[in-house]
Amino acid sequence: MKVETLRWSHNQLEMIDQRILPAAFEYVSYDSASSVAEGIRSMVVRGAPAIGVAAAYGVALEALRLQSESMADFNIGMDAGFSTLAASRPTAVNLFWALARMRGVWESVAEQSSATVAQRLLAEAHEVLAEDIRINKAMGAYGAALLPDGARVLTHCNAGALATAGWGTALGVFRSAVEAGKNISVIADETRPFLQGARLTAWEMVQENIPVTLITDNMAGYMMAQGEVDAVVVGTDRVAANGDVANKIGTYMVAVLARRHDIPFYVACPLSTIDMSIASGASIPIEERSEDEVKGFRETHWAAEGVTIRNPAFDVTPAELVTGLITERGVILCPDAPKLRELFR
Ligand SMILES: CSC[C@H]1O[C@H](OP(=O)(O)O)[C@H](O)[C@@H]1O
Repeated sequence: MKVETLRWSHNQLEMIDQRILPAAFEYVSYDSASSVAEGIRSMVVRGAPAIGVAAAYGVALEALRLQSESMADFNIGMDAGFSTLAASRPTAVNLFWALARMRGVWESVAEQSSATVAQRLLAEAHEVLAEDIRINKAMGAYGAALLPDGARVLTHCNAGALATAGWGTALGVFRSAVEAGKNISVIADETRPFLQGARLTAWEMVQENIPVTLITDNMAGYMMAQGEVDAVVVGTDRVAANGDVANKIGTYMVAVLARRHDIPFYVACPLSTIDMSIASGASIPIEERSEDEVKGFRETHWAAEGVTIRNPAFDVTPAELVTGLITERGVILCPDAPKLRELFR
């Protein structure tokens, strides 16, 4: 089953509305930077690589929208569009990686007509999407080699086709392992409060007939203690230069439990998610989302009225708890600063 998380159709960007999966499968259309930024902020689209692809198209859409303006108004409007997209969510570095890439392309053709600039930016957005799938498949092959036949692999949140352009990082490893003929099975924890695991990972694996078992977040330790988990593979939103990993809230707990039970903990991580400008995880901005997400789920609330609520959307797993980073250039065991610097030579 091919999942087109984002697609270009009739000169607009269409994105699967991940807020309503799996109950409903609908695309939402976007025609400007500001509308794409709202789609990112409200998590119509989510997942670091998918956010990067969406931002790239957001820039292209803004250029198409402004291409009939004067050059001065075009440039002012484009700068505003970049700022709006950059403010949509703070943690996934792919957003800022994509914006920097698109700005570089804009600057390279800045003297051309606005129409030419718009077409060049659209071409780059298409390439960002196509490249994401190629990179995910390369990572998948390296990651699949780590999983023995019959492996039972726990994953947290959704690092699948829905978090990328269509193959997945952590779930891309599972897809590649199955393609390689391995009978792996997936244990997906539900991932409160947005339920990416119960709603998105479970849906992706069921759609593809990859065996998947849903557990609540607080069952991970029990499953490991029962000897029912052979490995953990998760995605990431930002890896610092020392190998510290920011990922969905709850990942740190899973990593600590994996270490306690001597279970390998892998992070599927495209190079676009590594931020060498940040020395350690302590400097990774952690998004605090609405308390409404914690009160219950959507319209059903169960928390006591008046209770104080926290909702950090990510946490940081220290590098020493990471068995290996699975990248498109291979697996980096025991990631540290020298090894990460080597990736970018
Ligand atoms: C392949 S990166 C997916 C990554 O993004 C998720 O966060 P969110 O759903 O809030 O965008 C989560 O951290 C996943 O691991």
